[in-house]
Amino acid sequence: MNDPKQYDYRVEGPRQSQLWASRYLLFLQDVTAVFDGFKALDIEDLGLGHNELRVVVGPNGAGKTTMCDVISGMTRPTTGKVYFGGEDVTGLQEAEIARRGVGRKFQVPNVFDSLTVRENMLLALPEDGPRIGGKEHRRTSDPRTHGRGGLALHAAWRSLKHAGGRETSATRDRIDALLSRVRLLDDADTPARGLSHGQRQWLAISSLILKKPRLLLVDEPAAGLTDAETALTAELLLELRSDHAIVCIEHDMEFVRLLDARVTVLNEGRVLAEGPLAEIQADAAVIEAYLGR
Ligand SMILES: Nc1ncnc2c1ncn2[C@@H]1O[C@H](COP(=O)(O)OP(=O)(O)OP(=O)(O)O)[C@@H](O)[C@H]1O
Repeated sequence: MNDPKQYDYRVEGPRQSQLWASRYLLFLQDVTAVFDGFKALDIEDLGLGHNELRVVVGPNGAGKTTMCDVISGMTRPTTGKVYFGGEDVTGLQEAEIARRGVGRKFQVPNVFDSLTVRENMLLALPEDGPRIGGKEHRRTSDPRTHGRGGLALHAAWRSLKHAGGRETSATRDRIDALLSRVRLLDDADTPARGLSHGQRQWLAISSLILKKPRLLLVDEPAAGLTDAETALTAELLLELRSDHAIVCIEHDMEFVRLLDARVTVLNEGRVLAEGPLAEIQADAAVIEAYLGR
């Protein structure tokens, strides 16, 4: 169904064809990202179907994070086009791309430790004013803002006061339903610092979902989890697939197996192979890329 190679989008032309947009939520075309002359990403075509769960694997330095940076607008591609929802979003600001429906969970989950689970969720409610998830107010554990934790927390408290005003019974029900889905309802009043690593991942994912993104970019959700947490995380992503398209970067092959999704293998910035896991694991070039290092 979602095999990009099935369609000749180069002939159809992404902008011209409604058909194209109905097939793909996200499409990267001839995208490169070059840093100081080094080509970190070089993707000819990569299409993600609506409500598709896609796993992206690849050795260290393969370009997986750079690809997510390009999709989310954190990195502007050096060449090429990024289409989302049938529109050219190449070069748009990160906040604008988020507004259009791209949510991202970083490897270190964005969670405010000193706030409770429910308060973290309240902060994630969509709002009209400056966003707590925006560039100015990144959450304390965002790896890109170490050292700015105090500022972020102060902004969080300020936003929380406003967020309280947005907590209608409908939003409360929605938050409760999401927390229940990720088995966190009993911990709703627990400060996030008391959560396990897996629970932090689920809180970060749940707060992203509150904004109803059309696409979720999830970076290594199973890293450092117990087997039981890994299985629950896979279950959660499979459930979420009915409402969102998901790109999941992952190294843990057991987790990838549980997801039973189409897999894209990146190597040296390029798409080396794409297909079901079993096919990928039997692919000589993939084996070479992983073992030849
Ligand atoms: N801003 C940057 N400036 C210079 N080089 C960069 C930058 N971002 C990424 N790179 C380089 O691009 C290559 C791809 O990096 P990237 O982080 O995307 O790989 P990855 O597949 O996510 O790796 P890992 O699995 O280790 O996280 C690496 O060689 C990295 O050093």
